[in-house]
Formats: sequence, C-alpha cells, structure tokens
Amino acid sequence: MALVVGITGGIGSGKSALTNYLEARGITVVDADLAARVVVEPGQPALEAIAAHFGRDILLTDGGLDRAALRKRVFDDPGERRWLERLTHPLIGEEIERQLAASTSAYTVLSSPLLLEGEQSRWTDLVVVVDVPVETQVARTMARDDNDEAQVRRIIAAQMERDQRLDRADIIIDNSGTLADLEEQAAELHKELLARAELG
Ligand SMILES: CC(C)(COP(=O)(O)OP(=O)(O)OC[C@H]1O[C@@H](n2cnc3c(N)ncnc32)[C@H](O)[C@@H]1O)[C@@H](O)C(=O)NCCC(=O)NCCS
Ligand SMILES: Nc1ncnc2c1ncn2[C@@H]1O[C@H](COP(=O)(O)OP(=O)(O)OP(=O)(O)O)[C@@H](O)[C@H]1O
Repeated sequence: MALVVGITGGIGSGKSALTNYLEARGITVVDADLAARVVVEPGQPALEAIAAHFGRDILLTDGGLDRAALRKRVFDDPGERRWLERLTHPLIGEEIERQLAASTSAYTVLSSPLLLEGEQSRWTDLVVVVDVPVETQVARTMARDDNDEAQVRRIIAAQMERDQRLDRADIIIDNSGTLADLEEQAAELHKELLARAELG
C-alpha cells in the first residue's frame, strides 16, 4: 500500500481541523472515531452485545446507541471502558483496514485519538501528533461538545500523556495558535507528505 500517515492527538487537539484541510485536497482520511460508529450501527452484533451488557436503557427509542449515556458509563468506570474496548477495538481495526485498502489517494491518512495506545500504528509509516496544552484541550472540547469539565478531564486521563505522545511523533503540529496558524502548518505538511509519497 502507498504511504499511510497516522495523525493523532488527544480529545479536542484539532485532528479533524487538520484532516478537513487534507481531505479538501483530495486525500483519503480514514477516521477511527467514524469507524467506531459504523461497528455499533443498528443491526450490528456489537450493538446487541452492548445492550445485553449495559441494559436496554443504553439504546435510544429508534434503536440506535445512546452515545451520551454510554460515554458517561465508560468514562466513569475504567473497567466498563475496557469491556467496551475489548468488544469494539477488533471490529474497529477491521473497518479501518477495509477503508485503508480502498484508498487511492496520493497518500492516505489514518486519524485516531488512540493511534499510539494500542496497535493501530502498525498500519502507519509515520506519526503526526497534533499538540496543544491540556487546558486548551479542555476549553475547546467543552466549547464543542455537551460535556462538563470533569467529564472532559476523565476522557483525557484515559488517553496517553502529552509528553509520551510527543516522544512518539515524527512530525509535530502545534495547534495552540489560531485556525489560520494551523492552516499554514497544514499546507506545509501536505507538501511534505506529497514529496514523501512520491519518493515511495
Ligand atoms: C463511548 C462512546 C460511545 C462515546 O461516544 P461519543 O459520540 O460521545 O464520542 P466519540 O466517539 O465521538 O469520541 C470522542 C472522543 O472521545 C475520546 N475517546 C473515545 N473513546 C475513547 C477511549 N476508549 N479511550 C480514550 N478516549 C476515547 C476520543 O478523543 C474521541 O475523539 C465512544 O467514544 C466509543 O464507542 N468509544 C469506544 C471506542 C473507541 O475506543 N473509540 C476511539 C477510537 S478507536
Ligand atoms: N487553532 C484553533 N483555534 C480555535 N479553535 C480550534 C483550533 N483548532 C481546532 N479548534 C476547534 O476546537 C475543537 C476541537 O477540534 P477538533 O474537533 O478538530 O479536535 P479533534 O482532535 O478532532 O477532537 P476529537 O478527538 O474529540 O475528535 C473544534 O470545535 C475546532 O473547531
């Protein structure tokens, strides 16, 4: 397969803001969070397993997953989070592999908050980390989502520490500035990745 670039960063670091830029330039972006939604769609065995484990209250009236309710359950209880991960991560991995194999763009991006926590980096040739201070992660996530501060901090606590993640980076994108600053770095990154893809 052609060059696969992993993009990671904690919750609210700006992965989607970066990958939107690359996607708009024709690059296929495989998004682990979106793959995670596919595997629990109504009709999927994983959704049945979740309802059997957490109780049918975890479903909305239309039969879909109540994501806000499950978010609360799993980030309040690491044991329940691990149970959910053991169920879904292998399925998410299969979905990611399927999407990577279908890509025909000059290079392909795998964007995942958990790229370095598990085994997802085995699919990538290099790792780009989108980095912001934890306080910025908290502020931007709260502004975007219906999450209180304690919940956001619990999610951050379930992820790799900032320094550890930075240690694993081949390229670091500093997203502590404005969206215009990010766009400038995205343009540079795109140029660099096209050049690397060409070198094969
Ligand atoms: C708990 C769920 C239902 C909450 O859904 P919700 O729509 O509120 O959030 P969404 O899926 O968009 O995730 C938002 C962010 O939470 C963080 N996050 C999600 N799952 C995890 C996890 N297992 N560990 C650490 N952080 C996580 C990520 O930064 C992610 O970008 C959902 O996150 C889930 O199914 N998680 C388990 C699958 C998983 O690990 N996904 C991460 C990508 S592999
Ligand atoms: N440089 C920036 N300045 C101001 N706001 C920003 C900047 N970068 C991103 N944002 C905003 O911060 C929020 C989080 O960014 P984004 O959704 O791209 O993060 P993410 O890493 O994809 O998060 P998640 O892991 O939760 O999917 C979004 O509302 C986004 O528009």
